[in-house]
Amino acid sequence: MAGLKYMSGFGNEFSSEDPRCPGSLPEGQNNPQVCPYGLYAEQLSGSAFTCPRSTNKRSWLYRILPSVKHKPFTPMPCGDLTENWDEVEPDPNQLRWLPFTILKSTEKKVDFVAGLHTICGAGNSKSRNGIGIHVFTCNTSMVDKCFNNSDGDFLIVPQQGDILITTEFGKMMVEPNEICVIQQGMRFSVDVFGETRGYILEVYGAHFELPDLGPIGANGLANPRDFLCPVAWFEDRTVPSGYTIINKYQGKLFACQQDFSPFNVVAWHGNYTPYKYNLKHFMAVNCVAFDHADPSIFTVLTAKSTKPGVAIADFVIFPPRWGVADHTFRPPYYHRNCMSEFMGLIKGHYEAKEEGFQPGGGSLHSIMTPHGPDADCFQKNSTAELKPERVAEGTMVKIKLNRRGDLMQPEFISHLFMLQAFMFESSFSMAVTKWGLETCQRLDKTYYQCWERLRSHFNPNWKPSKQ
Ligand SMILES: O=C(O)Cc1cc(O)ccc1O
Ligand SMILES: [Fe+2]
Repeated sequence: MAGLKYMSGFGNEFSSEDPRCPGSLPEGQNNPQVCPYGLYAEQLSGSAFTCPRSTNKRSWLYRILPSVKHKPFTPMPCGDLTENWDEVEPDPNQLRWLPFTILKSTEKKVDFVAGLHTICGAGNSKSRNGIGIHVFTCNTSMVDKCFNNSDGDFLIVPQQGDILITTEFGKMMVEPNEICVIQQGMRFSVDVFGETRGYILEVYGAHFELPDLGPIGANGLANPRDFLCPVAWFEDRTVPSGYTIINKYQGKLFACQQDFSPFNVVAWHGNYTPYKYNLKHFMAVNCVAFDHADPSIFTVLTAKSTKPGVAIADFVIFPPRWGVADHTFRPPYYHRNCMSEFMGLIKGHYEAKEEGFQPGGGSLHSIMTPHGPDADCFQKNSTAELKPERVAEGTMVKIKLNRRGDLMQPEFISHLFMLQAFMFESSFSMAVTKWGLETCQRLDKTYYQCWERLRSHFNPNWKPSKQ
């Protein structure tokens, strides 16, 4: 849907009116005795009323009918969505998944909610501390159905197929290489345009923030103005056959019926909104001297824990960039981390593993699980000539055949072809679900073999070279 409008800024105090109803936003107060156009006022709180101003989040919605008018919620099947972290025995191995399967709509119609599968997670939505990592694979739009997560925020990373998200705040089109955040309690419905897949990082009890920049200065990484929030859009639609509200509550799904569309917010104001961000705007800062910098330099958004500097979860990308480090093994180093690292791939390949890690797949390196470049990557980069090189980016070339049908020298077009790997990094020790380990049947049992060919280069007679 071309032509959608957005407002720019991260966490701003926005206000928006559907242009069909000028003056629908009350002036000078939140709760007039009678709201313009006969609307109902409803507050959506994203923080405790008493939070300090810097973290206080709420929005005021002016709607045709309030959310409270609905039939009672009843439990519904959760499919492969779970918050049960004890389904299978713990597994400290390096785990890698082949691209998660997307069913064809001719096999089975699956919408965004039915297509949610939990891979791993930890913590507890009841005590408001933890995370879940899910994939969504779907082929059908949600019709007269919306979803809201009472447990936490969803950071959604589309990998294949655009998603059109209708929210109480307006509409957002989110394409692969963009991400969006739908915060706790916000109702939304997802339209898709074919076979669609993506990843979701869910955090309970914290909201995403831009990381502090410290010595980087006032600008850089994800800049606030590149975050886009929707503008008010409403439909005044009665649905006699019933509109279904699906509520994820304490890790389980519940559904209720009402006879009108919940996207009936004519005007709203506040700083608690959904938003999206295009990863191409990420202003990467990296090493221009020597050594491999830690990946925290590529943090797009962070959900902080109460321990200073420790995140419940960070969303980190490995953006297209120049690699210029001198006398350095440039790819990621071998390491064991006190954090968990879940990785996904939107497009292309990842520098530490040119093969095996595929778009739409994933990997999990749990707390203290050793990992790093595969044997091919180590070999190649230990001997590579260290000239400036584009990293994590494909080059677009035009392929031409001569009259005999032979391939001619490819013609360079541009560096525009974006490749993108990302990481959800968490201080939680995550459990993998039964779906992740067994049911999905996408676990690559051969993953450990990518390090089998690493051999010793130890030379006990090695002498420092004389300069
Ligand atoms: O394991 C990974 O591939 C992610 C990662 C990348 C990097 O550049 C440094 C550390 C790290 O964990
Ligand atoms: Fe790592």
